[in-house]
Amino acid sequence: MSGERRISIKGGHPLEGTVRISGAKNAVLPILAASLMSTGPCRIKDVPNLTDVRVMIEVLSNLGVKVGWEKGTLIVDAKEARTDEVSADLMRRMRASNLVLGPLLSRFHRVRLSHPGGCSIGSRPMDLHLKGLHKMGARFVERFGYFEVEAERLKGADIHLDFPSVGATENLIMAACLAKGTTVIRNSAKEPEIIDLQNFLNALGAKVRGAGLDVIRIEGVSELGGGCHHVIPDRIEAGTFMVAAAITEGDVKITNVIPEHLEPVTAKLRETGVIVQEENDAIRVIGTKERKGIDLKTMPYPGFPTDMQPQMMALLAVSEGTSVISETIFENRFKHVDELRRMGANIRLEGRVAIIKGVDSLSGAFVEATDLRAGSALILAGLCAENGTVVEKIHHIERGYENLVDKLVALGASVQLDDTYVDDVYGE
Ligand SMILES: CC(=O)N[C@H]1[C@@H](OP(=O)(O)OP(=O)(O)OC[C@H]2O[C@@H](n3ccc(=O)[nH]c3=O)[C@H](O)[C@@H]2O)O[C@H](CO)[C@@H](O)[C@@H]1O
Ligand SMILES: C=C(OP(=O)(O)O)C(=O)O
Repeated sequence: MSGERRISIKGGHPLEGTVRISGAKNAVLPILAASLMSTGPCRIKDVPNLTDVRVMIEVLSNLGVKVGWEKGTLIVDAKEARTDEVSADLMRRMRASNLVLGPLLSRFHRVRLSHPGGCSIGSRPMDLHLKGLHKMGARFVERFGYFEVEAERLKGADIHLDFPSVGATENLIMAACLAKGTTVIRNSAKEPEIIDLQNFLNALGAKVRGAGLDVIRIEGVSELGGGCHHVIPDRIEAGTFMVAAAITEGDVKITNVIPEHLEPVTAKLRETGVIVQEENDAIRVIGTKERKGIDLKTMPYPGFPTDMQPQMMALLAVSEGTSVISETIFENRFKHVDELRRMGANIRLEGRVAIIKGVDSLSGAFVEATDLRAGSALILAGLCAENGTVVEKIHHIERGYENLVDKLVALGASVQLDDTYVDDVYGE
């Protein structure tokens, strides 16, 4: 057994109470990368304390950026930033490290980066990022696992993305901010985190319009200064707690959310029979015993998010009837299936489609978090399983959930973050 901490869960406690959602990982990571382009201090509020955020802070620090905390606000000052090779080790630690490409190229005109790492949910190439930058005048070579990208001042271009990639849209928006002239990105990703990036950049003096729509226009400016920004709530963390309430047949009020961002999840939960009540900045989820299976397909926003697919699968595994999940975004995002099967789920895979036959109950087991959302799905399964579950390799979960165990415990779950509880669970 590895020396890594584990999460132990004793299932069967309906979750009740209120939980506050943290700032969004997928919003704060591009925002931190974007801060590399500013020459004044940026004050960023509601930054979650996650491994990925700490890695991004380390990347920035290694590039000469001063980063510090002041009463819960992150202060980032990139005045003295320099372009340098980001260590291959840091690049490997998360996928979002690739988001420094656009900002570094835009400000310093050259970058050398190794391939980014991250969860193994698909091959995740960067061709769309590089193709767009090439249209803006960048030259690149890829050798020995490194990208070397160069440009004099980038120039505005009309770019049509073959697929609305979140990361490519973000990298190209950032690259275009300091480019000469206007850049138009067509078939851009419409995720709420892209709107948050636009708002942050505009607070620094950028001229970005259209985020959240298919076409984004960026008028290049010569410099970005400092500014203040409050990060949007994490819709995937919120969705995970919505499923936690549903799967335990509990009653949970989830605060600090933008209900509109959760519409695709809310719609699917309601289809299963779960009660979802929306307020201005909160959502209440009331679970029901009679839940039925449904079909869903992951799609770019505003479709059902791939980052909620594993959690939803855990719920459907214990919902009556047959459900079908099609994963259209990542070609290898079904690694949780084997682990859910170990807990008694009846799931069959046919390529990118999972066919789930609902069972009456799951039973606890030793399972492994194979990636971030696979890990949260296993915790959800453990919350309703008949006995003790132990989730290993939780470093994946710590990439994307702030204080998950504490938040679950506050809602009445029997969850613990160490080794000793494992014996208690199985010693009974
Ligand atoms: C930090 C962050 O925000 N991560 C999110 C972001 O990841 P990320 O930005 O990596 O996701 P993309 O939208 O870029 O990827 C979606 C699909 O496009 C493919 N692709 C992407 C770029 C490219 O150049 N070529 C290419 O083929 C990918 O392999 C994948 O199959 O959006 C994903 C899709 O909503 C989410 O699951 C991730 O949580
Ligand atoms: C896949 C995810 O993140 P990343 O793109 O950072 O790997 C995720 O948040 O579920």
